[in-house]
Amino acid sequence: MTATTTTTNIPTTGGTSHAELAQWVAEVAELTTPDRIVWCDGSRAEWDQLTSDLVDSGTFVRLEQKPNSFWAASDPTDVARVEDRTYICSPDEQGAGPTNNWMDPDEMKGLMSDLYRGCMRGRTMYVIPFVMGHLEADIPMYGVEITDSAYVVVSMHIMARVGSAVLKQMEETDAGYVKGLHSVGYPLEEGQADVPWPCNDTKYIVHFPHERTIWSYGSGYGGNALLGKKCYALRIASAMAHDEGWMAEHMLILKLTNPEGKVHYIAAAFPSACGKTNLAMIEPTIPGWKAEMVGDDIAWMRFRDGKLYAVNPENGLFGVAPGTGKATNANAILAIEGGNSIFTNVARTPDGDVWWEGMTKEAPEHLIDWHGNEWTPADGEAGTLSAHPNSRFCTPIVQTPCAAPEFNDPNGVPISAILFGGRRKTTVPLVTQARDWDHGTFIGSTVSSETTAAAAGAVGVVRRDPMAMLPFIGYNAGDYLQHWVNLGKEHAGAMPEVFLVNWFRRDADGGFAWPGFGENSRVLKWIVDRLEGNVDAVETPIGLVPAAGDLDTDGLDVSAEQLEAATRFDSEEWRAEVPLIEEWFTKFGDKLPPELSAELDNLKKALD
Ligand SMILES: Nc1nc2c(ncn2[C@@H]2O[C@H](COP(=O)(O)OP(=O)(O)OP(=O)(O)O)[C@@H](O)[C@H]2O)c(=O)[nH]1
Ligand SMILES: O=C([O-])CC(=O)C(=O)O
Ligand SMILES: [Mn+2]
Repeated sequence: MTATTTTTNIPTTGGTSHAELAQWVAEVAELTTPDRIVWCDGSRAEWDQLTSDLVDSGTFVRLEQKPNSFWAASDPTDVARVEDRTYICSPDEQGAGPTNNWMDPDEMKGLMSDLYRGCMRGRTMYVIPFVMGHLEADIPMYGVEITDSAYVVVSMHIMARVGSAVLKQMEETDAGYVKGLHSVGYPLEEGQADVPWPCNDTKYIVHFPHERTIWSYGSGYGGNALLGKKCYALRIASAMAHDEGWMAEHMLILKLTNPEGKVHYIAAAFPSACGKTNLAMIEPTIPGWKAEMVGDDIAWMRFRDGKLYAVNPENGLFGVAPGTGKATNANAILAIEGGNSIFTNVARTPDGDVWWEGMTKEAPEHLIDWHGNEWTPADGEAGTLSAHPNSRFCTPIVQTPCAAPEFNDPNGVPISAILFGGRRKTTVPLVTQARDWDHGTFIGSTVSSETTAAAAGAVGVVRRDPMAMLPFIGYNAGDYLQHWVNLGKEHAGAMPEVFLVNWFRRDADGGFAWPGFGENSRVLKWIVDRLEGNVDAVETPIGLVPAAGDLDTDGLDVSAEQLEAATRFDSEEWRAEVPLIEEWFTKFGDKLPPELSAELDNLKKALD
């Protein structure tokens, strides 16, 4: 055990010689009054202890059919990120901008301190030292999460690099770190029994970007509670990146090798539940192409040697379960077969395995649904889902057969293309290339998508989601867009080519016009051909599209009508889109980068 300078009387396992950290932990303990404090070491013994505790307490069910794997069901009200409860508490309101909730930081701290006071009574307070990205990075990005949830601790074991090695290096360098405080907000009175999924109807997911601090209360769900992920690696990191001249983006990172052996690294930003994990794990259907995953959700990108290098700050996958099957994402299925996983809000089979809609064509005869009820295919036909639409698997990236070795490289990979995309039934063609960086930034700034179950609220409503970052920009979104424009000026030669894709356009019958998944490799091939200068493209008012015959459709089982529906540029649809973009841009007031209003003018002129 390390020497501790913690000055609390609360029984404590572990400690630190990092004086400032010890001080913060003591302050939090004094406020939240847990029964005991545990400094997490990230070891297998810790995982074994906590997972077996979670089985005993009824939070976890051990899965007989998958090694070292567990099933959990959340409270039915705690299944997704809560955007209306998410705040950016910058010193003044302008700092949060037009897209974030804001409250004065002192007022918020007062309000939340009242909620935190005594909130860990009857519970263990865990202290999790972690690093986003690699411990060997030039600038290791440390964090410490304090939480009263063992579910969070074991999930963090998978999602980030955690434990003693991180703490030791923090102590040796007296490192600064992002402070994350999390409580489920469910204190236990003497003798009160716990519930399987403690949480609170009152929820706050709060960021103080100027202090690099996160306060989360009332939810146990991943995006609200695993503070290294969306809260740190996107909201806090985007604010850091703005100040320091780099980019923290909601992007997968894909390594593509063409039949000639030439490698390209591609980053892609799609809103939540719009296909990042699936594209990151794609199995190309076209011969000779190889795809490997570097990251499936977040990219941290910095400039070096005239190039833009991307690192995946995460160590695990927190993937949407429904729709994940051997036919759509075999790599994800193989990854979870390896065990060491946590499944939340999926269905269980009576023999101790998991199932969800889309895993197999036929549903099993009997299931226990995510509510714990008996479920048969007849229930499915009657419209009752066995798994929640935002149910998730949490699995170590190293188990992914398609993980690229570069995943472990703290220097990252040089990005040659950035893709934007979303779910649009209409308007947005299969693939378009931006004319240049400003046009690419314009395309990113106007990304639109139908909302999904990944966030609480209505599903299927079209909303603008700039760079797929709407819920994740940790500062003024106008300044964020200007940051993109400015980087293009400062690093002109380093900027990737930008493309817009849409796998979700519908045909006349209402079905998906494009088969998607592995077939998306055909679009990737055109993109690489453009990067390599192998093919020309056709100019349209919205950018460059493939010339007839340049999209490889060999062996593709799609009718000419469907292909046309998927790829068509429709000027009528785009004329209808312009007022929506104009309305969106008014939100930014005088923070709208002039380069983007110029791009909008170009689009309008070109459509006339
Ligand atoms: N039709 C169609 N559906 C897709 C495609 N790619 C992914 N999906 C489905 O879209 C849903 C979400 O896909 P994911 O890859 O998990 O999305 P994500 O962007 O990683 O989502 P988050 O993890 O929430 O950020 C799943 O149900 C997929 O099966 C595609 O090319 N076509
Ligand atoms: O953050 C989460 O909980 C899951 C996720 O990837 C998203 O919603 O984008
Ligand atoms: Mn994902």
